[in-house]
Amino acid sequence: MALSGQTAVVTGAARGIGRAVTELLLQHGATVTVTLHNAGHVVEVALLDVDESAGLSLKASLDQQHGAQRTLFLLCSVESEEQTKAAFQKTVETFGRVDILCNNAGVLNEAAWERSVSVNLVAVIRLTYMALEHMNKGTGGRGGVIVNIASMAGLGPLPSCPVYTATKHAVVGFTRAMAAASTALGYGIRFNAVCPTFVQTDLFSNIYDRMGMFSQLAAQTRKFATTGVLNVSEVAAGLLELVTDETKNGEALMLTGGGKKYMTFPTLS
Ligand SMILES: NC(=O)C1=CN([C@@H]2O[C@H](COP(=O)(O)OP(=O)(O)OC[C@H]3O[C@@H](n4cnc5c(N)ncnc54)[C@H](O)[C@@H]3O)[C@@H](O)[C@H]2O)C=CC1
Ligand SMILES: CC/C=C\CC(=O)/C=C/C=C\C=C\C=C\[C@@H](O)[C@@H](O)C/C=C\CCC(=O)O
Repeated sequence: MALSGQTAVVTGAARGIGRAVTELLLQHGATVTVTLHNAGHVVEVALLDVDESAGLSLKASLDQQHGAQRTLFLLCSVESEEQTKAAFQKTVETFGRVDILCNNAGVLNEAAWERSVSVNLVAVIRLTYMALEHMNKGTGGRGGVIVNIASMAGLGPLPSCPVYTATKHAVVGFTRAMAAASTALGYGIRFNAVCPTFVQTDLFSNIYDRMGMFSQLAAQTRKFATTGVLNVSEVAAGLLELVTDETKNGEALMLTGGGKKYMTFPTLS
């Protein structure tokens, strides 16, 4: 799948993995937009995030690299159905298409576990279904690809973060089920998940304060983290592989310090 001319929606784009994904897609010619404002055929990049200062700072950086016409920051939360619906509507009104959705925004806080479920799972489902309205070949869309940033905790449990683990397992399951549904129903959309181990971001830096009643298990997680911490570019590269390789549908790509592994799952039927 050639990226040039494609339109991508990236959530949580202002920092961490989302920023790396946005930058890599732009470097590869996609029109990266979550909420955008566009004049004519000049491509503009809008970044959706709740962190206004980080978003504006990234916009300034991207302006330098790609020109001011290619970036736009919009303060918006994936937890808000109204705000995310408006984001998709603005994207389709302005560019007429959505080709790529990266559900990246995510949080970890076992004490505020309802928010983890809201951001990490409910929002992934909500944005996927919103994107379907615009991407589904069965309803006039062009098809495309949706990549969800899950986690290695979506493949195996982290006892220090049971709710986070649950949300990420759910994202892997949702992704694989949507991939099968898309094939069966002819959506023309591929669904894949990226499952990274620890990645050096703000989320990772704060995990030991976010374990709530499981904080006593922090040492175990810290020990596991010594097996290797990725940088954000390594995750973005994994996502790009899933976006551009049109043979990939229903994949869970695990990324660790030792490399990448396409996971296999038991066939239960
Ligand atoms: N950092 C790590 O060790 C790993 C992270 N992940 C996953 O990668 C994704 C990105 O995480 P990081 O880049 O590490 O986190 P981060 O905290 O560094 O960046 C997340 C971005 O999402 C934004 N965000 C948070 N809530 C939002 C909301 N409601 N609406 C819109 N934007 C929102 C934040 O403002 C921030 O810009 C998450 O889904 C996370 O679970 C997966 C494996 C490992
Ligand atoms: C505390 C969370 C910190 C940051 C966010 C995040 O998502 C980090 C996840 C990092 C690692 C999770 C590892 C979970 C590992 C175990 O449950 C094991 O079961 C290994 C899991 C899968 C191995 C699959 C395989 O090798 O075949």
